[in-house]
Amino acid sequence: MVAYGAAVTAEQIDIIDLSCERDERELFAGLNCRLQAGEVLQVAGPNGAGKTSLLRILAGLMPATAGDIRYADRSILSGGGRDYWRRHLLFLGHATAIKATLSAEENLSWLCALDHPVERDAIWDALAAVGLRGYEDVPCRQMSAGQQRRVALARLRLQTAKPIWVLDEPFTALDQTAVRALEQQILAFARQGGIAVLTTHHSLDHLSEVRRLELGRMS
Ligand SMILES: Nc1ncnc2c1ncn2[C@@H]1O[C@H](COP(=O)(O)OP(=O)(O)OP(=O)(O)O)[C@@H](O)[C@H]1O
Repeated sequence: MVAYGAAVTAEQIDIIDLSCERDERELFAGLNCRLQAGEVLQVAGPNGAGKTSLLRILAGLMPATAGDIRYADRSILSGGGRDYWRRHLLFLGHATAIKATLSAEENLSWLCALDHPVERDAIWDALAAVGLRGYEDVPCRQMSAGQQRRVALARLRLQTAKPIWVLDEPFTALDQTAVRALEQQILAFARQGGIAVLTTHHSLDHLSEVRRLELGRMS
């Protein structure tokens, strides 16, 4: 079995009375949720419900209007708790962050180096694992949307010291085989002590291990 962060077990995440407004419109309020090692949470809800906003707050890219998020009992919204959280967090946004002019290998090299440099061999192995053997040197602009998504997802196999995954629409553009593989990868990651929080419009109802957090309906 491939190890996904087995060296570091996730600590407890507490979302406490969290509220979010954008353009003076309330997206959610009084949100509470506790997550522990081994859990996968799907943030669900219709378009515009605030799923991406919640993930961006978790990733430190957007402020909350009120409330707190605690990791290992320290607020991740400021101070040392924030730095500690960031060392444990791998965030993959809805946009892949892939640079079109760079090759698959170059993209992964610089994306990972923002955190910890990784060896070329490890990158090639990760690309092979996502079905991109032979594409290492191909500029990403010459790849399909699904192949570019696979390049981005290869980070899940490279940044293995991160026990928290926050994934915004990770299944976008993937074919059925890749969807099933990613589902199993996420479950394996959780079983090895990780916590995954993700959004997707793809149904995960067949995975009994996945918890659901439903955000409100648009009025
Ligand atoms: N860049 C932005 N600037 C201002 N308001 C925004 C911005 N992006 C989103 N919003 C507002 O925040 C609301 C929630 O957006 P968000 O992307 O969090 O929803 P979502 O649940 O992820 O939707 P979807 O299912 O369509 O991805 C939107 O309805 C919109 O009003």
